[in-house]
Amino acid sequence: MKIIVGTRGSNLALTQTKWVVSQLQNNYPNTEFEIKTITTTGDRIQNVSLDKIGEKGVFVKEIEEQLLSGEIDLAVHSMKDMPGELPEGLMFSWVPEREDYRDVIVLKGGYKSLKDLPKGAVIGTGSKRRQFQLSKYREDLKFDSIRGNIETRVRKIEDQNLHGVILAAAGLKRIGLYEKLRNRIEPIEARIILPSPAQGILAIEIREENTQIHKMIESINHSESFLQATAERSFLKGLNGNCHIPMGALCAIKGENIEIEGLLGNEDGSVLIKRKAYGPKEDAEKLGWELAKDILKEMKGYEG
Ligand SMILES: NCc1[nH]cc(CCC(=O)O)c1CC(=O)O
Repeated sequence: MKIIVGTRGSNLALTQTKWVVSQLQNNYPNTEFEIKTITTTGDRIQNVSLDKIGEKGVFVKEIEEQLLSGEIDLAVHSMKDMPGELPEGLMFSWVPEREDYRDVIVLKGGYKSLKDLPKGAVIGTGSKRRQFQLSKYREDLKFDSIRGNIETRVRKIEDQNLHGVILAAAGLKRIGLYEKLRNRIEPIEARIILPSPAQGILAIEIREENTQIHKMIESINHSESFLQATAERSFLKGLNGNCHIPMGALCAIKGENIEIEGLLGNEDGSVLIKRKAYGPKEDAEKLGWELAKDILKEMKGYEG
């Protein structure tokens, strides 16, 4: 049997996919795996702002078509980039261990920390979730929207004369840039910037009927990460979230219980609501969903 694994062609996507395949290969030494690179619409139109392209789906559509047609058997994605609903016939399989969930600032050479940046410092990030939360922490900061893969964004510190850029720790760690830039990187704790739902978690997408692959992937499941993915994705689905509304979520496991924190902002960042829910692990899905509904209700109150 040969298993074809689909992925985008970016350094991060390929690195993630190779990591998943090597884990599966360890557990199934007699199975042959092949990695197939797929170019998506999102990859093709690098210079157009994501807001103009529209949905989150532009980085996954072509990959999902090949899953549905049987050209590939599984696909590896960053779960935080995945829309709330998957196409009919597809599902997420089990979840490998989460990487660091935090955002970090990569500082321009010579600067020591976010706290010590000069007044009015310019930070590269197009994410409203990151911008609005950072503005709460430091009102004077200015923002410059940047796009491109991780390597490009880091280069833009010099090219666009920024004081720093905000990126996910997970991506930097996975491609080995975190180590290289260690003395210019400062992690930002979740109490300052709540991460995106499922940040640092990989999604392994398969066809619903493919129980054999699902069983194989169970061998690399990490139960805490699976639980966090369940709760945080459920929060995202409860908000009916797309990438235009600022939102975040983080689930912490406390013995037999979980604590999930969720964040929702309005379009211009004048309202930013952050709330927590606590309850037994078995209720992860319900807790994430109901937290989203509570926050939405509160947001309606502001909108009048
Ligand atoms: N939206 C881009 C993206 N999608 C996944 C990651 C890496 C982190 C992860 O796996 O959650 C990144 C880069 C970033 O946000 O800095």
